[in-house]
Amino acid sequence: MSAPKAIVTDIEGTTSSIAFVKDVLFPFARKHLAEYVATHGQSATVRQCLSDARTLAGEPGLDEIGTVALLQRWLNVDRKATPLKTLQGLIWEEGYARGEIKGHVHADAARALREWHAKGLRLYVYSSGSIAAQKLIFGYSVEGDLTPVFSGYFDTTTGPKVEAASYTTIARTLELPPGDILFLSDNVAELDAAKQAGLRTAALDRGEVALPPGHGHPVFHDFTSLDPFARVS
Ligand SMILES: CSCCC(=O)C(=O)COP(=O)(O)O
Ligand SMILES: [Mg+2]
Repeated sequence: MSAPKAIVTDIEGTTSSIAFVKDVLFPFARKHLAEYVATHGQSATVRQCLSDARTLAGEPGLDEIGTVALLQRWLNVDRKATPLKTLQGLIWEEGYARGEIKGHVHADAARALREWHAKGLRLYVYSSGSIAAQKLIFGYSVEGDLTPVFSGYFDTTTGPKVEAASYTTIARTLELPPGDILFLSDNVAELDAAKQAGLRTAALDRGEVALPPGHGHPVFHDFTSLDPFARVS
């Protein structure tokens, strides 16, 4: 089989460590959420996020304090809800801009992404983090600015990562047959959904969490061993 024409990559657990997201990004958002909403509560985007969160929770009458508490609960259980993800991105933006956060990207991932881009592969991101948050983690990364290697970004506004329809939408947007796209993730439910939509898949096992046995996706421990130009399945 010929090389894929595009690679779509997950972030947390794939290009970047789970520990960075759980131990740095999420606590930063948790710490600054209430203050951010209080300070930026008049911004149309923030008001839309609060309204969308209330609608999603089925609690349209919730006041601002109650809505912030609801968002904190969602943060604690890592709910991949678009309004929370949008707010997290806005809060992280301030942290990155002040130099309080630097995006973690594995050195092997940064090296391979730059090499694949130089060889003409089209690279995309699909993460539950908002598109703004994706640009931040790669733009302010410990491996330098990686945003020039990416041709586009997808987040939960395209659909949940565990639904095949989301990958069909991505393939249509890229104007490529699904079989010409390779999806990289550490999450078997996401890989299953991508495979169901006809994408090629590769599972990243970086040793932070165990992949369930018998999932059937080719497994790689880093991007160095993952040569998309040599893959035959
Ligand atoms: C864009 S970095 C923050 C990642 C994040 O918020 C998240 O929920 C991780 O999702 P992923 O789909 O990258 O595993
Ligand atoms: Mg992941």
